[in-house]
Amino acid sequence: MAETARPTHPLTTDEAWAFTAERASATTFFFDFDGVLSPVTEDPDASQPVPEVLGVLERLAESVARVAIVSARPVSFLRSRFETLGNVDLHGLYGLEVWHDGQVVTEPAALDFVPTMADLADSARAELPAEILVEYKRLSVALHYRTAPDHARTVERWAHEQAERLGLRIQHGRMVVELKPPVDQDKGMVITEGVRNAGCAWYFGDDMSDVKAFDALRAREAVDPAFFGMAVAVANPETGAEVSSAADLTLESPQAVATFLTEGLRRF
Ligand SMILES: O=P(O)(O)OC[C@H]1O[C@H](O[C@H]2O[C@H](CO)[C@@H](O)[C@H](O)[C@H]2O)[C@H](O)[C@@H](O)[C@@H]1O
Repeated sequence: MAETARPTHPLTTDEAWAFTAERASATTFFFDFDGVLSPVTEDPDASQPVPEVLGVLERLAESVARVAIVSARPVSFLRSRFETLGNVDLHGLYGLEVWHDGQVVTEPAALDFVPTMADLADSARAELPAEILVEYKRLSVALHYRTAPDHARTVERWAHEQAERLGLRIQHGRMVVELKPPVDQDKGMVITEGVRNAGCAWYFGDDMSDVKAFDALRAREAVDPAFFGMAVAVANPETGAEVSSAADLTLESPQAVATFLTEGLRRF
């Protein structure tokens, strides 16, 4: 069968699926977790993938070269949600951790910061308003103000002071400010590495940190005209148009992601 000519952006969903199905054996699908595979919850510990997601990812992984989740969550958390999926790769903490050969492999430069982060989480609990949820993630600390949006500026100010004091980096997200080690690693770098030998890749994201992943697909297209990258945003009221405007396509919700993939899989 003759190959479909490479579509240019923007393209229809039908064209994108047809193009992908032709290159299934050279295609990778990347997914962010929160807000993409799981609906947002007030308590980060309570979030779960939408029920259809596990089956859809399993079938997708059987149909394409590779499926990976690239999240700001630790690998241990991702494992707790996806442990039945042996054929899905897990990158945690923006790529500082990866699940490889049955164990968590951590970026060595970040390990020095484990005690700093533990102390930082203790300080956050002691110094920030009680409504602020402090999520200690071993190599980073996330300060959540979803249930106390009036404290957003207090949290921002405190986080910036700590970042300056301890030489850490700040990552903004949906009703959250995160403090990370000063190690060059982000979702864009994970995707840049992940698409090095791919002919086609899709990335699904909803947050500011995901725009770097979209950019990595664009960068790969710029140097390799045979590569096809598809950036899919999942709509939300908090990042406004910033993520959607960087994407080729916007879906309404994590549930819509599962439905979209189920329909797309009929092409394979
Ligand atoms: O890269 P991701 O997998 O999208 O992780 C980004 C952040 O997700 C989590 O926070 C977000 O989801 C929570 C649960 O729905 C929600 O309560 C919070 O307001 C959101 O920001 C996670 O807790 C963070 O550590 C991640 O940085």
